Amino acid sequence: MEHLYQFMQVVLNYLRLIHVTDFIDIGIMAFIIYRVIILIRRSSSGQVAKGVVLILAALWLSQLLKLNTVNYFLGKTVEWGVLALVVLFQPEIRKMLEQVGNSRLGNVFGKAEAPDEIEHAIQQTVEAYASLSKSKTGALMVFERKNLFDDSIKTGTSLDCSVSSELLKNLFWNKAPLHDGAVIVRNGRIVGAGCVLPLSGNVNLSRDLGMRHRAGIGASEHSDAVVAIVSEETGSISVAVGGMLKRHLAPETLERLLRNELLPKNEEDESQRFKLFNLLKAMKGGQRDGEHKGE
Ligand SMILES: Nc1ncnc2c1ncn2[C@@H]1O[C@H](COP(=O)(O)OP(=O)(O)OP(=O)(O)O)[C@@H](O)[C@H]1O
Repeated sequence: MEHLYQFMQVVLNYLRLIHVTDFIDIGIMAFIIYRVIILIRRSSSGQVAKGVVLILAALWLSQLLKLNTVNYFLGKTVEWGVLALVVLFQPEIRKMLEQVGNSRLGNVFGKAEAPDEIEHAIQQTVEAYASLSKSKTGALMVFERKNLFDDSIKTGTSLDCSVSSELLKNLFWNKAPLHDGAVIVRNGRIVGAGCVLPLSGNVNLSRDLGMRHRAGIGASEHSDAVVAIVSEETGSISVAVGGMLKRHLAPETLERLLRNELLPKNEEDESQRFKLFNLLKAMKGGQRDGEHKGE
C-alpha cells in the first residue's frame, strides 16, 4: 500500500511539472514530423530517407561499439549531410513552407475538401465525356483522393483552374499541345495536364486495351485515385478504381460512379463503399483471365 502511495506521489509530482507550453511544444513537434512524413510520401525521396535512417543507425551503433574512426567519419557525414539535404530538397522545402503559409488553421492536419467544387467538377466532366465519347476523342482524368500525384504532375504542366467542360474538350482535342497524357484533378480543381502515369503491371489485361487504359488502370493500382477514361478507338467511357476497370459506361453511370466515389455522403455510405471495394477486389482475385469487365 505504501509503495502504491509512493508511486502515486511520484506520478503527481511529474504531472505538476507539465505546463501548457509542453502541450504547445509537443503539438509543434507533431506537426513538423507530420509534414516531413507527408513530404517524403509525396515525393520520390523515400530512398533518401532510408539512406539517412541507415547512416543515423550506423552512427549510433559505432558510438555504442566505440568504433572511434568510423564514428568520427559518420559524425562529419551527418554534419555535412544536413547541408546537402537542404540543397537536395530545396524545391520540396520551399513547397512545404508555401503550403504552411497558405493553409488555414482548420486544414493544417487534413486535406481541405470542397464538396461544391468537386460536385461541379463531376458535372463538367460528365458533360465533356459525353461529348468526347461521341467524337471518339481520347481522354484520361485522374481524380485524386488521399494519394497525391505530385510526381506525375512534374512530368506534365501544372495548372490551377476549375474544371469546365469546354476546357476539358480543349485540353483533350487531339491537336492541342496538352492532349497527350492525363489531366489530374485535386479537390475539384485541375492541377495538372499532359501528365505521365505509371502503367499497369497486370499482364492479363485484355489486348484491346490501349496504352491510355493501361496508364489509367496503373494509376488506380498505385493509388486510391478514381480514373476516368475515354477510348480514342471506340469512344467508350471507362472508370478505373483500385486496379479494376468498369467499361462501356453511359454518361449517367459515369456520373453516379464519380459521385459515389468522390462524394461520400456519410459514414454508413463510406462503409458500404468499402464493402463494395473489397467485393470487387475479391472478384478480381477470382477472375482467371484478369479481364476487367464492364457493367
Ligand atoms: N503512361 C501514360 N500516361 C499518361 N497517358 C498515357 C500514357 N501512355 C499513353 N498515354 C496516352 O495514351 C495515348 C496513346 O495510347 P494509344 O495509342 O494506345 O491509344 P488508343 O489506341 O486510342 O487506346 P485507348 O483505346 O486506350 O484510348 C497517348 O496519346 C497518351 O495520351
